[in-house]
Amino acid sequence: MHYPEHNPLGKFFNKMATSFEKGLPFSCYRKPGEKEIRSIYQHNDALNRAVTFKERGFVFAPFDLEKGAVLVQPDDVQTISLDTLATPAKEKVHEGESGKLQHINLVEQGISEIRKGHLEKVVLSRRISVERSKGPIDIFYTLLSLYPQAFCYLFYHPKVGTWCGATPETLVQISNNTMKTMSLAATMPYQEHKEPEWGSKEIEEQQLVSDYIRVKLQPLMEKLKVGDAKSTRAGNLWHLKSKVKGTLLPETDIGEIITSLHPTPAVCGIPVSAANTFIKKHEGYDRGFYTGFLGELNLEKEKEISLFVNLRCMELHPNSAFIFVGGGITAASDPESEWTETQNKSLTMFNVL
Ligand SMILES: C=C(O[C@@H]1C=C(C(=O)O)C=C[C@H]1O)C(=O)O
Repeated sequence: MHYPEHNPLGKFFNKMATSFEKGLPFSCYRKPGEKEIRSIYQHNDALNRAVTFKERGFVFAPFDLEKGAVLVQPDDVQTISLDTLATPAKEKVHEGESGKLQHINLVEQGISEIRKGHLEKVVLSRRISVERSKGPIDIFYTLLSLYPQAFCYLFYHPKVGTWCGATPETLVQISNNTMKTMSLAATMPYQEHKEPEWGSKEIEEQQLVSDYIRVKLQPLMEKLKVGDAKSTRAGNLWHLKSKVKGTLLPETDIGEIITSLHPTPAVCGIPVSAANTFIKKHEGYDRGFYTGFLGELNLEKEKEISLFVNLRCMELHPNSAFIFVGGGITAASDPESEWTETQNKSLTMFNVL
């Protein structure tokens, strides 16, 4: 599908449509709260990898980093700035109840493992299969218009697939030796004119993530500050978030920061390796790039990165899509509420289909 050429956005989008037709990799994205949309085009279909994170381009990394992070080489970088985007009319797509029993069983298994003392927290997820008729670029446009505060992206590589999403979570941003990240956890549905009231379960769950990030980053930073937890809105949801800021030690390697943060307990669990083993054994599907990370790597300058956790995302197939959703399980979790939480999270993507 092509867009009207007289309009700069139409031209900008048509270049992506051409890359799809030619089978050439690209990534197009907008950072949280920004007006600028950027596309990175690779002029061949090679499957390049980011290994040391000293590479330059757009990185697209799976949950399981051992499977290899993909790098879109920046042969051509284009940007466009947009003030407002019209919100396209949407058909109401409903999330079904299929998979409920399976997810509840999975959560029960997680809780039982936690009660046995093997784990403190584990993030358990599921994959929802949906039909779709809207094209990837139209879906991306809707993401941009509905979620101005998220990192919105569309990624395509002929040897990897097509993914899109609108994530509220930063993995790590580094610029001029200053590092910023966040501790994000706990979820409640958004209600207009109503501030969320968090219970001790949610507060403790988010605190676990903050403590983990502090321990991981302390040895790599000159100064590190973890802010207080505050409510933050992500589409139809509230989360609890603490801002984390630090100054890099002169010898700190960026690759070490990335690998010490990924996967955080916000997407895996505590302890990480036991949670990871539990996920691989019980989740029953391969997460692929869901809960991996993505973003700019040394694009404008060396040692400058802007990476996000791949949440609220979809893998697009010719007439269908997989939506991925999960949530953190602790000893205090209730399986039925955890199911509802994943249903609520799935709306971020259902709303753009
Ligand atoms: C795992 C997801 O989200 C993560 C889990 C959260 C939770 O457990 O409440 C909240 C935000 C994210 O850190 C997801 O959206 O799929």
